[in-house]
Amino acid sequence: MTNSHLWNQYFPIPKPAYNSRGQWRDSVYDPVLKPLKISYDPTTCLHIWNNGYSFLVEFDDSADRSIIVGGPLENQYRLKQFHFHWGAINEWGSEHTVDCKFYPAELHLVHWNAVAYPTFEEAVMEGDGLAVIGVFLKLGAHHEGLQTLVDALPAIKHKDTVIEFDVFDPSCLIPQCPDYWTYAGSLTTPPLTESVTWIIKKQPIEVDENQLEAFRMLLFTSDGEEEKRMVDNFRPLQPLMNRTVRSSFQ
Ligand SMILES: NS(=O)(=O)c1ccc(NC(=O)NCCCCO)cc1
Ligand SMILES: [Zn+2]
Repeated sequence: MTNSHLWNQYFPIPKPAYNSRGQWRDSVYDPVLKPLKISYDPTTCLHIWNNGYSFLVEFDDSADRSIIVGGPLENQYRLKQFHFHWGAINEWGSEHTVDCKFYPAELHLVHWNAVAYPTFEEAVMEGDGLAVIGVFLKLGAHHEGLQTLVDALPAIKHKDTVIEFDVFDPSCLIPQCPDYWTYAGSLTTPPLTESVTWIIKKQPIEVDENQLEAFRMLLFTSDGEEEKRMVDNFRPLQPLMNRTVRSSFQ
């Protein structure tokens, strides 16, 4: 299936294995990497909306109330929004792969460097402007915290629909295990700027089939247009090129 917005960031995190194309590379343990510190204020949550590519939960980022610090980051970064990428079926959907394995979906929590830049839009253009936490979703047990989001999806079925979302703590979507991989990369959709410090959590969260199906009931299309189900909203494979992936764990 080829859609212009099919985005997937090729990101092999192989164990000792490597492939004949020599494209894969091991991640390198970096003992200097610190634990990532996450402190979100649930009342900074504003609304949940369908932007025609994914569904996003946006936050009030006018002050340092929901921030991350530590890990590979020099500064603290403010939470602006989170969104997901998923497939039409459980065989694919994530934008990163581990040992060449796709997960059915991937969560991105998007933060920006408000210490160095006055606005998100400016941070998007800078190498140290953004920090995105990636969390893999794996098919398994029902996820209580995610259900709050799933219950809101029917109200934002169509593109450009939005509902108020007063209180939500996204840390319930981040696994306890502190292990992560990190590398310097880009946004996976236009403007595709190389402004992202990627922080990919090693441990996935578990969600059940009904919850993944609820994502797939959303539409790319506006009310009144011919319906197109919102699925496979991930980026096509990209080579790792000469980028080094560091791991916070051995
Ligand atoms: N999938 S991803 O890499 O996490 C990602 C996050 C934000 C965006 N874009 C965004 O938040 N706003 C676009 C506006 C940028 C120019 O002002 C695109 C991709
Ligand atoms: Zn994303």
